Amino acid sequence: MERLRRTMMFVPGANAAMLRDAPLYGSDAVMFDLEDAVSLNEKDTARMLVHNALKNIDYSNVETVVRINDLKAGGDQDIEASVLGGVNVIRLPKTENAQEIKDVEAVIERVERENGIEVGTTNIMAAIESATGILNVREIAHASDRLIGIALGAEDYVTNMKTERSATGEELFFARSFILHAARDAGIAALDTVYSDVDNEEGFRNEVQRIKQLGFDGKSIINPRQIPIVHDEYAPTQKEIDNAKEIIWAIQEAEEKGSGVISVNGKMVDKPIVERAERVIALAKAANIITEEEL
Ligand SMILES: CC(=O)SCCNC(=O)CCNC(=O)[C@H](O)C(C)(C)COP(=O)(O)OP(=O)(O)OC[C@H]1O[C@@H](n2cnc3c(N)ncnc32)[C@H](O)[C@@H]1OP(=O)(O)O
Ligand SMILES: O=C([O-])CC(=O)C(=O)O
Ligand SMILES: [Mg+2]
Repeated sequence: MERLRRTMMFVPGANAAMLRDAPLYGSDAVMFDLEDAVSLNEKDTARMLVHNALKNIDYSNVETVVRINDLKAGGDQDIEASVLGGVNVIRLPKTENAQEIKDVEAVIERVERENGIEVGTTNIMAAIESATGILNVREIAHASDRLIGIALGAEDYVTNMKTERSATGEELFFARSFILHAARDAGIAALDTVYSDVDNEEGFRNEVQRIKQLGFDGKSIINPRQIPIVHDEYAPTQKEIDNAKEIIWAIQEAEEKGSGVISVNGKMVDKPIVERAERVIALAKAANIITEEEL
């Protein structure tokens, strides 16, 4: 089954209590930050805390991600500490070209080899946070077999673009669309950026609705209160589930009669519509709204 990546929660790497409690809130992934949420004089402590957390805390099936620093600024040590801790995914922030992903892959591979870890175990994510990164995102998306997703980092991106974030998000439309196309072309996940105004629930829900409609798999988040809002918006409704089931049953019946197209409740149903119905069912199963056996 496809792994759900609706919520990837940033946790500042120097905050031991947050590292400890992070998996309890129910996000699909926890993302320990060694980059911008950690001050320069805390970098070494944070790296050690994250390594210890990965090694000693049971994250069960919550995906673990570490956002590393640039390779020239301690990123190789971040990779070593994370891979030895057993992290699932290394996230490279501010990715600008495919070579940077290949360089990260080379360090991961060395650490895996030197420590008897099966080569290929650790995945990579690229965060795109600049105009250069956006213009190179097609090559970035194909840079490594380990790459499981691309994320937008909008705070840095709007700074680079000399603008600010708005409620409607038109300043992000091109970047979001381009990332989505590159991710879908490469067959990997697309993750939207953080929403920094944690107390603005309505604004956050609005943004989640927009990015879901565009096609994103989910969102980077910064606070546990944001988790239920994303999961709620991504959960198929009972009506959508019933409709999807009807479509799948109807097309099975049509195919038995030798036809690939049929009408359900007055609407044409053929292959792409069936694929969408199957995705609704997969999301409903993954979110435990229906059981594995139900369809
Ligand atoms: C542009 C970028 O680079 S974004 C990525 C980097 N930024 C980050 O990592 C920031 C992560 N988020 C945070 O640090 C915090 O959520 C803040 C500072 C935004 C808000 O903090 P607070 O006002 O304390 O949040 P809030 O009152 O909702 O916290 C409730 C509980 O959740 C915990 N919590 C809050 N955020 C997180 C988090 N990201 N991870 C784990 N636990 C968290 C708090 O420790 C608190 O726990 P407690 O009840 O046991 O004391
Ligand atoms: O990746 C993110 O969503 C957070 C971030 O660094 C940014 O917005 O600059
Ligand atoms: Mg950033």
